[in-house]
Parts: sequence; C-alpha cells; structure tokens
Amino acid sequence: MAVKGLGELDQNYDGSKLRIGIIHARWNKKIIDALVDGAVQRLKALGVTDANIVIESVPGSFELPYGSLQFLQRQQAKGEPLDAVIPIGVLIKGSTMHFEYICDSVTKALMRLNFDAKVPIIFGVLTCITEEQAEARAGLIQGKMHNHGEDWGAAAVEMASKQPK
Ligand SMILES: Nc1c(NC[C@H](O)[C@H](O)[C@H](O)CO)[nH]c(=O)[nH]c1=O
Ligand SMILES: CC(=O)[C@@H](O)COP(=O)(O)O
Repeated sequence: MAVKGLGELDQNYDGSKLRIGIIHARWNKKIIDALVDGAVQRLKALGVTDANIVIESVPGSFELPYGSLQFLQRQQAKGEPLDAVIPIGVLIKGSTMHFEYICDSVTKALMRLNFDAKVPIIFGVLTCITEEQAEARAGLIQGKMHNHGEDWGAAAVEMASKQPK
C-alpha cells in the first residue's frame, strides 16, 4: 500500500505564538478521541502551548461547518482569536444515502468557510465505508496506518504560519 499522509513540512514552523481551535463531532467517540489526541500531540510538537489549544465539540459532523463559524466568532468576541481551526469528524457509511449527503455537504461547507472566514480551516473529517477504515486512519490498528490527526495538526500550524500578518 502506498505510504500516504503528510509529506515533510516545507520548513520548520514555530507554533509558540499560534492559537489553534479543534472542534470535534461526538459520533464514534473512540475514533474521535484518537484523532483529537493525534492532532494535539503534533500541535504541541510544533510548539503550540497547551493554553493555546482550544477544544470544543458539536453533536455530529453535519454541525462542524456552522459550529466552526460559531467557534471562530466566540473566540474573536473573547479577544482570543483563532489562527486556524481543525474540525474533526468520523462519518461511517450506514445503510442509506445519509452518509453521502453529509459527506458532500460538510466537505463543501468547510472548504467554503476558509474563504468566508479568511482563517485556515483544516479538513479533519474521515469519510469511511467501514469502521475498520476509520480505526486504521486514527492509528488504532497496530501496523496499519498512521493517525491522520497528526497530519491535521501540522497542516494547521503551516497554514496559520502562512497567513498574511
Ligand atoms: N451518522 C453519523 C453522523 N450523523 C449525525 C449528523 O452528523 C448530525 O449530527 C445529525 O444529522 C443532526 O443534524 N454524524 C457523524 O459525525 N458521524 C456519523 O457516522
Ligand atoms: C453517516 C451516517 O449518517 C450513517 O451512519 C447513518 O446510518 P444509516 O444510513 O443506516 O441511517
């Protein structure tokens, strides 16, 4: 299987002055928890302080786009603006087309939010046919795949660092 995942970062980033928001859905908790942990560990490895990693949740992945906008606005109102947001969700196909409609609408809405909010919004939603696929992408199956949350943490620091000052 091709080794997938984030290539080498294009430079050394100092996340020590960044404030990163993680907003996660509450469906598929075991997998979500692993992904959030992976993102947090990578953020900290890149210098983001514990105090500057703000974590909130929403009911499900469908709520991630608007929940992310609310999150950005709440933090701005507190005078603690976010430099990037990592929405994290795990969508697993069931027996109806519900999966397809949520995946497509959430993906497009999160992409659009980058341009509407003018803040980097990282795509942290797993769209899996089986639970095993999702577990593998959260690093929960020994020797299978890496924790994709780590990629999302790195992408957040890179994109936030590249924001025009
Ligand atoms: N089936 C999954 C859902 N479904 C719930 C929706 O995301 C949403 O919360 C509900 O329709 C109310 O608006 N959410 C996930 O995150 N993962 C799933 O597999
Ligand atoms: C992603 C979903 O919404 C899905 O898990 C719901 O399952 P079903 O299609 O069987 O209602």
